[in-house]
Amino acid sequence: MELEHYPFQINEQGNLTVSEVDTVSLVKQYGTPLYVYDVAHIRKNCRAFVDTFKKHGITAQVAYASKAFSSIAILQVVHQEGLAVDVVSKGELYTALQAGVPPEKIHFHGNNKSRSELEMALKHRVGCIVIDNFYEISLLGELLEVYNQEVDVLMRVTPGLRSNTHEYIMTGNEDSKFGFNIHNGQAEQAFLEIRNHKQLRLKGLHCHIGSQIFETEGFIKATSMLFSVIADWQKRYQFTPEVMNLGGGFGIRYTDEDQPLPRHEYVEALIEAVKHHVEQIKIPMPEIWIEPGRSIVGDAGITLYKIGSMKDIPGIRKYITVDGGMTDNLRPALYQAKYDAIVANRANDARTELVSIAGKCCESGDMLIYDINLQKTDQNDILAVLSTGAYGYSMANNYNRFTRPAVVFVENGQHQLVVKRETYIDVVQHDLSYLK
Ligand SMILES: Cc1ncc(COP(=O)(O)O)c(C=O)c1O
Ligand SMILES: N[C@@H](CCCC[NH3+])C(=O)O
Repeated sequence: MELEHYPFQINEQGNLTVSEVDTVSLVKQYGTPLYVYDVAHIRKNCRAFVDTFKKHGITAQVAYASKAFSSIAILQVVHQEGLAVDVVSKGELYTALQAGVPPEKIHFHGNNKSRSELEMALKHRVGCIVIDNFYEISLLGELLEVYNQEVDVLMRVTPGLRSNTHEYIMTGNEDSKFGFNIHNGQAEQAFLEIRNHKQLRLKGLHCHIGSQIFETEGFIKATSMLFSVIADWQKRYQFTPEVMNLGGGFGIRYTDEDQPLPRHEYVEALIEAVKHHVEQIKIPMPEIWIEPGRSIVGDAGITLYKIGSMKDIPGIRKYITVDGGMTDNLRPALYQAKYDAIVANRANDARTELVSIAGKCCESGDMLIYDINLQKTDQNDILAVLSTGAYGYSMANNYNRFTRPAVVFVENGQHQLVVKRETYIDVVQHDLSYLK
């Protein structure tokens, strides 16, 4: 594993550091498991997207997909960097509002938005609602009449292509629960229904093909499929999109097998694709919106664990167990996701042992990493798993009644707790007695 690809260094004591802060001292202060983020790196990731649009003179909105990691502090950081925020639930919307994100910079997503979610979105006058299905058109239409309000909407369409990623995180394929299919007439039917409702201001189309994608080809193909529909609707219904939201999904490095493109290359490919089609059908350039989540926070975060029990089964495998697992990182169990790791307090040692990293849940599938060459370790060493900044904390859970970890931000050599570790009082807070 080449540390140069990550925003982390090693100090004179041989300990892993984040923005010059020793991870071993962070563990002493905050305990384990612990998520640690390099905030300067998050800002750099935000700027890579924002600045590329600026450089090419494109009016754009980069909306952070807050499902990747939603907390007040992270939303404040991305807002400071000029990003909008995409939310998919009342909880994510509430967090964004609490963080001080202006409602007009919030986009509301979701494939089954409830009446009360839509009511909350309208009450706070979010900037845009991304309509996903027919039920939502009628529900939202009805609410707009009740509240005598109008709202900007995008229509989510599925281009029917299989992106090159894990089945579970593919979203633009024909057999998808998300969006309106552009091939079977449903997208056109939805388009007409939305256009017929005076209080729904249709700004354009939305498409998200999937997550952790390493090439630009899928995005280019999806864009051209969207424009074939637009060309048709332009001719027949004089529809000109003001906005094209081309989603997120830009891949990041988890292990050396992953070779992500620099962020600006994804943006440039999208700009080029949109420009090409716009010139062909002779319409004004729309705003381009994107929704990166993982590529904003993923490689800026690590998880620190304490190493505990070890089990060597000769000829089979050596298990090294950490004090966390699928409760703080569900991705290996859910998607067979691969990660890299380093022994944070022996970071300069050679990697001489082939081991597998187990979590401590009562579940055989609770394995964080299979077959990694690691520094020789001992009990109470600290293991840092890299690139856990996206969909780690946000998918953390209380299985086996483990408490969710704390989150620390580090910037300019300073560290700050931004999410407190859960307590056992938190864990039982909704339980009620049943004593007979
Ligand atoms: C609609 C939508 N937008 C944006 C994202 C963010 O994706 P990623 O975190 O891969 O950038 C997702 C998640 O896949 C999504 O479903
Ligand atoms: N949670 C997924 C990505 C899905 C994103 C939402 N559509 C992951 O960890 O990779």
